Amino acid sequence: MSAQREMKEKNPWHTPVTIIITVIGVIAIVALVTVAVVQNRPLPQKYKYGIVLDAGSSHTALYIYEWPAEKDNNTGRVEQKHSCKVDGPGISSYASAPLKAGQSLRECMQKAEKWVPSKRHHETPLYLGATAGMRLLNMVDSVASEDVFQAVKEALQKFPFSYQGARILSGQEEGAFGWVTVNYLDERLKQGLETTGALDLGGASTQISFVSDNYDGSESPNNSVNFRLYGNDYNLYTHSFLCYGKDQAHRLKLAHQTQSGPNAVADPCSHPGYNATKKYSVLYDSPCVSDRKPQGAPATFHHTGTGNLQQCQEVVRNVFNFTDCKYSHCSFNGVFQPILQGGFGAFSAYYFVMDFLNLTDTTVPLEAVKEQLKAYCATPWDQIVQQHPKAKLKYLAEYCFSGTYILSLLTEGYNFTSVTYSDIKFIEKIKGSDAGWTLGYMLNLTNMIPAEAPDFPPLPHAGYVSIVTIIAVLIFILFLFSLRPLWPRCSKQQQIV
Ligand SMILES: O=c1ccn([C@@H]2O[C@H](COP(=O)(O)OP(=O)(O)O)[C@@H](O)[C@H]2O)c(=O)[nH]1
Repeated sequence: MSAQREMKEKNPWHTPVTIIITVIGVIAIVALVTVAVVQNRPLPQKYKYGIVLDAGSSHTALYIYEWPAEKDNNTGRVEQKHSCKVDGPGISSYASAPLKAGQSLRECMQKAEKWVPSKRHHETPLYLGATAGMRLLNMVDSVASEDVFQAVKEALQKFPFSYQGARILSGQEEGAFGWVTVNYLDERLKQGLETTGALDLGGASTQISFVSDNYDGSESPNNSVNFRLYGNDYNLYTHSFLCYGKDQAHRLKLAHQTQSGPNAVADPCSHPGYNATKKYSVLYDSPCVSDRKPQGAPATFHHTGTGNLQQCQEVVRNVFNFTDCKYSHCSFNGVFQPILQGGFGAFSAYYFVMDFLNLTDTTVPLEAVKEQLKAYCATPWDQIVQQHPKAKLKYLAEYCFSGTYILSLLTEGYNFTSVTYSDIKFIEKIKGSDAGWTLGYMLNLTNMIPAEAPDFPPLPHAGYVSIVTIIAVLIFILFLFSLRPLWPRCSKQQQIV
């Protein structure tokens, strides 16, 4: 007993001061870690929204984007949350009944009202951008184009969102914002990586946009767009070919085939057995072809198919002009194009068509792709209809042409070779968001891509908690060491002895 008491007296750990200091130290550390874990817990995520309507030549689509509300400088990732395809044709088709253009948007707008939380409605920007269909209507009838916009504006303003305007995008904007979208979604801009080119095929126009070391904007400055994004400067080459979307290109091709106003056209780009009667007035009702209307042609012509890829390629080639080029390099129609560089994302109708034809895999050699297309074009029309009972006949009748046109545009128009063809990726979406100009347009108008790289992001919650815990444990160990002079000098055994 006395030996035990002696040991207790000699052991400084048992003095009241050290016990109190140790207890306070432990409480302090527990409090510090508790504050780190509890107080710094991320708040439940709140989101902001933006709505963009893409008023294309063939249809209108509505996209809803969402991003975290509390990120400083709007640097949070913007994602597409919902999309809605408007029933009916593009707004340019309502030139003679503009009110219907506005009415056509109602259903998708009502859905948008449900998708966006009501307390966010008033602060949600709403944009409508129209592309080549309205560009063409504006060229032939600017009053009708204004009337359509007026009707659309009135319809959109009835909804509780923050309406930011409806306008026609220039071809250059359409190309450049498509490029921004693709590179934003791939996170190439934020990370300063080499960018991907953008190939967009619509119904009435087509765009090509890419960054090339050979292009600084001095040759053909009209094709140059400069961006400063996340601290990097980009000199983008972009060109939009009006009338070279797949629907207008189809008209260009038919206009070429009906130059002398025959009453029958045997078309190698249509399937054998295909047979339709078409009106000359409808075919030539577009500024892309109206000046070529043959004189004294009958009212209608019979459009039949022969399904021959090689001949189809020859007919398609006629829609391009490869003769004039006053620049160092051209694509077609005398338009400057620098040397192709890097990977390309091909979206919109590029994807719809190549996906339908099962030709999205660009690692398949170009020659094999053509063989597959050749067999498809040669398939009799009734067989095609039977194999695709759900497909729209209008689309179905044109996939042979569309596939041939896409290959011709890419290889003969833009100069992709059988080697560089594999640099193209046919894409519909990137990480859940549709590839297209709409996201880039909204990011630009809401200043959501900063010109300079944002400051180093603060630590995530888990990182913060771990660091505080490590520091607390280290302080505790230091504290124990600081009490070293009070540590017992001898081992227990020695003390007993
Ligand atoms: O499932 C589909 C949906 C659309 N399209 C075509 O894709 C093009 C899209 O054109 P849009 O109206 O969007 O574009 P714009 O001409 O305004 O650029 C049109 O030729 C449509 O016919 C298609 O081939 N398959």
